[in-house]
Amino acid sequence: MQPTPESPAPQHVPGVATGASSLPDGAARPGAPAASGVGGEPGAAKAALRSALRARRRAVEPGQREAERRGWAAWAGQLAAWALAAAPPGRPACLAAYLPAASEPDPTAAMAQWHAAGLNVLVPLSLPGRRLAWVRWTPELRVARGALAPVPEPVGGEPADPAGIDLVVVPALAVGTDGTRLGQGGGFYDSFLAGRATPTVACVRSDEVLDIVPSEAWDARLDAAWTPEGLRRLSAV
Ligand SMILES: Nc1nc2c(c(=O)[nH]1)N(C=O)[C@@H](CNc1ccc(C(=O)N[C@@H](CCC(=O)O)C(=O)O)cc1)CN2
Ligand SMILES: Nc1ncnc2c1ncn2[C@@H]1O[C@H](COP(=O)(O)OP(=O)(O)OP(=O)(O)O)[C@@H](O)[C@H]1O
Repeated sequence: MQPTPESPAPQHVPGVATGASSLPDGAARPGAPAASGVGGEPGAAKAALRSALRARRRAVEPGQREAERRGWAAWAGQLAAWALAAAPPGRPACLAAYLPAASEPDPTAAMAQWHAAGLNVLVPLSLPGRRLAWVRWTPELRVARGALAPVPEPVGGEPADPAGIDLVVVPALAVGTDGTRLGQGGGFYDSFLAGRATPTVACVRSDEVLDIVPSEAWDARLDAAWTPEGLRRLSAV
């Protein structure tokens, strides 16, 4: 699995920034007080950023979408190696990923490579109370739009214990260079990742790694960004 990713040129879209200067009104800016607590400024900034990022994702042309898909897949081997390094000896490595909605970054070609290489691949099922259950993914797994979340979710399939996950590929709308994640707003992954030491990787488009992402006290910090251009370590310092 030689990495030969396509490198789509970052495109500028009004309202969404690759830096802090053109974030939507209300978004966190350098020097702003650290976001904390419920509602208020970070909540409004997140909502504005989410809608701008969703609009930009919907506008990606099919040709670019396909090039990006190939780009993510080119790094499957590196993620597998990271999961293997994190896994205890004596059992196959296990990666958690997800089933993408129409405009979300698509990790499924990488998931197929991991599965074909004998690694375990899990996908989430949304439960009430912001909880996630996990199911073993195979290319044959039945999927349907979830009852609690507007994304593809497993129908049936083999339940899996998340304690065995060695690396989590996390869906995100954007991630900050400090690891702050902006998700879809359900709060599912914050609950799931709280207290876990497992390595975490946001699967995002190249222009979704932002200098500043508004955050609240419970927001999970991620270790890396997986873009069509490669894997990038994120750091709080
Ligand atoms: N593919 C995927 N699966 C996931 C998540 C996710 O973000 N993506 N989740 C993360 O927690 C959980 C489900 N929670 C979700 C909550 C809200 C929305 C949501 O509002 N989606 C957008 C449309 C997404 C798109 O097509 O780009 C929407 O309805 O506007 C999605 C998932 C578990 N499974
Ligand atoms: N630990 C928590 N304590 C209190 N409220 C929480 C906590 N985690 C999430 N929430 C609630 O969930 C809502 C969504 O959280 P947030 O905006 O961080 O979601 P997200 O990380 O973008 O979503 P997802 O993980 O589903 O993609 C918050 O507005 C808040 O009400």
